[in-house]
Amino acid sequence: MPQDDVELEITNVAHGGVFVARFDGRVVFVPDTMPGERIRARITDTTHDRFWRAETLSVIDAAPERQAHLWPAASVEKPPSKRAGGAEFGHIRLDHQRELKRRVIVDALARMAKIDRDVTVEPAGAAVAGVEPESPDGSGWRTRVRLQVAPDGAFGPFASRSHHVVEVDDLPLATERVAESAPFGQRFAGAESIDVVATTGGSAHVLVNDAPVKRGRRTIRPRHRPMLVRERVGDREFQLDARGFWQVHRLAAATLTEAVQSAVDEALFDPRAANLDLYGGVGLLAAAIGDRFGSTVRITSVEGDETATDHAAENLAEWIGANAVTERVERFVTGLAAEASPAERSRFRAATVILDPPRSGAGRAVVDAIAELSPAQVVYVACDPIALARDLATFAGHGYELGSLRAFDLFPNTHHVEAVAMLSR
Ligand SMILES: C[S@@+](CC[C@H](N)C(=O)[O-])C[C@H]1O[C@@H](n2cnc3c(N)ncnc32)[C@H](O)[C@@H]1O
Repeated sequence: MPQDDVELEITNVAHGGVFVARFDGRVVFVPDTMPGERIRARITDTTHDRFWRAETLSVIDAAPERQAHLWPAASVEKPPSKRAGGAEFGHIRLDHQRELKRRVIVDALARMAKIDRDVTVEPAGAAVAGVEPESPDGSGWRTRVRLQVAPDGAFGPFASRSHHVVEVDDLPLATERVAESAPFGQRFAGAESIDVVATTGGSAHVLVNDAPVKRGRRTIRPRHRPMLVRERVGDREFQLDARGFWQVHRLAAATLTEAVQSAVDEALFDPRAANLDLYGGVGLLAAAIGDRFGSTVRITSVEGDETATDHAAENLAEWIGANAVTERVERFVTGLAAEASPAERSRFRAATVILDPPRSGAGRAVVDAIAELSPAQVVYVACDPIALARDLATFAGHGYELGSLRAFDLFPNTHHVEAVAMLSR
């Protein structure tokens, strides 16, 4: 039964931008607070046996690491249903956000993969030469923002855990060019969302995403005309569709390029092996491997989105041994594991596999098939520590051990964190 006003002591951080309290013998997950605080809260969800959910109404005793929210639209001073989502750590000092993200990774590895390993959460770009460093408060980094459109055409982020659009008039996490290109005050009736994109190549775009249309029992997603944009990473340029996937933080592509290049163990790398870049997007990480190991590198980038693969083929054109394949990764790797010839199998045994799945992780079927191909090393780029820990446990069952592990704060003022793990047999 929901309870309107309870006092909670916050004892820990959990995954997903929520914190842990206990009430009535149960774990309660609650956002907008942090460990060490006492808060007034409303229990909002009692449908699960093992945990309940609550929302913070006000802070009774603040932790020393609390700061005024970086984005007033998301502050705890607003009613919970009117707090802008997408900046759920913005009330925590940046150094302490990174400490909490470290704890989430360490805890996930220990609990789910029985791996006892500490890690430092590095600021984006810290190991990249010649870039403008991360801002001291973790603002101004988003090169792409999706804003939801309300029935009256107003736009903004959803409030957290809801589909209520919170109209905003600023975007402090966005880069200056995204923030100044956002069409505040305009209405987009009939649209589902808008994307504001400002590339490192210099162009800024507002893309209107039409709402899907219902035809009987079918939902038809509108097709949007492709729009080519360019992103720069160091001296290299990548082409992609403006709506397609690109790392969001202005320093993320360079950070992950450096991280993947240094995670690969040179002694285990064979340029002539059947190297793979799985979930390859427009070829960013295949290019990172190509740039580190030179013009003779063989690598196949596998990606489910055909438009992205077309761009990947262009972006990787200078490496004769590089190619881009449009296929779902699970189909691609299970097909190989089932059908590869003995000669192909020996090229996979010598291979390096880069694995950069979406939030849900690679999953058992993909990990089993990769392990069946038995590559010399796997570099796993993870945007979800829980999925990473689960997949590392599956890899461990096949005899793959964790080598280097680094973590990066590519999403400051949110709960998200990126990790790069190297595994070998
Ligand atoms: C986290 S992004 C990484 C992209 C690229 N490695 C980069 O850093 O730019 C994941 C990519 O996987 C693609 N993807 C998601 N699920 C997939 C699947 N089951 N099979 C193939 N590609 C998939 C998405 O379209 C997206 O481009």
